[in-house]
Amino acid sequence: MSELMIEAFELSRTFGAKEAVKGINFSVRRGEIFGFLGHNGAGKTTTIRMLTGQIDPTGGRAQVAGYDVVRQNRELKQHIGVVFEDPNLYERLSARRNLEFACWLYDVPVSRVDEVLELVKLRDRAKEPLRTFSNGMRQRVMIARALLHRPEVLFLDEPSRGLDPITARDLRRTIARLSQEGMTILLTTHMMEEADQLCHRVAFIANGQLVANDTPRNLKLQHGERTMTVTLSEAGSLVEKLIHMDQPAEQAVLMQWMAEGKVLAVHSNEATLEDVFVKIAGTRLA
Ligand SMILES: Nc1ncnc2c1ncn2[C@@H]1O[C@H](COP(=O)(O)OP(=O)(O)OP(=O)(O)O)[C@@H](O)[C@H]1O
Repeated sequence: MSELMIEAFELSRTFGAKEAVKGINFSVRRGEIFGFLGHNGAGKTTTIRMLTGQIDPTGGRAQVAGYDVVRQNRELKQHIGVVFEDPNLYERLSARRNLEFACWLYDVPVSRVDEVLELVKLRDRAKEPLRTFSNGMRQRVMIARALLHRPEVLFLDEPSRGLDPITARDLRRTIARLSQEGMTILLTTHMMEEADQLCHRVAFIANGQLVANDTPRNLKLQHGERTMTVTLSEAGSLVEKLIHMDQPAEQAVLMQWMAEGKVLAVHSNEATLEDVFVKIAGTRLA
């Protein structure tokens, strides 16, 4: 069995009377990209803050890279990298200087800077001041900084927030490459397509509870409705109809159209992760 790098057991957190996370259980294997999806206020950030040792759980427990997030908080922080919203970068300094500064701060040899710049493919722009960088490049500098101390698990909160599609795709490639090299990655995203393309497994969180946890493919197979778009010839014009294949009455209608020779084309539609989320969580993500 492969090694579990994140394990949560009945992990819970309350803020006063508010139960933000209500006893969640999940695990992530080494090298996996695990996506956390949910509405605003569902409990994603609270979960990540517990897993990264920033706040203590009020119930249950969790281990990351083998360290208990409460009892071994110091060791935990040496083995994880965290990329959160606040960039905390120096605009007037180059990418290289920003990273060197972080090396001094965290007592990491400066020789590591070239390695992380290579990991995020920024070596050729490393001497330029950060203020000339796009949001995507800045995001890569933040990832590079989080990798300086060779963490085994990387946490990314909404990595594609505010990025245009091309830049977001480049960033996904960076994340996928890190995973291929053995990095375990837990990320949150609002973008269903991103989760579908990038994540080996996704968990849906709603009202502080995990309501699904599986590969995007399995989720689509289990929960996604199979539909067909049928093109018919009716009274001399072309009409498109949607048929839900798990509804016997709709199947019968399709058979009838076929028997009548009305069907010109049938196109099978794949369920999307968004469809699955709507079915399980009730509403669409923003
Ligand atoms: N420090 C806090 N004090 C009080 N309530 C909090 C605190 N932090 C989070 N909450 C509440 O806990 C719930 C879960 O919040 P959390 O930030 O984990 O959600 P989220 O899924 O990360 O949402 P978003 O996508 O908006 O970041 C929300 O109802 C939030 O208001």
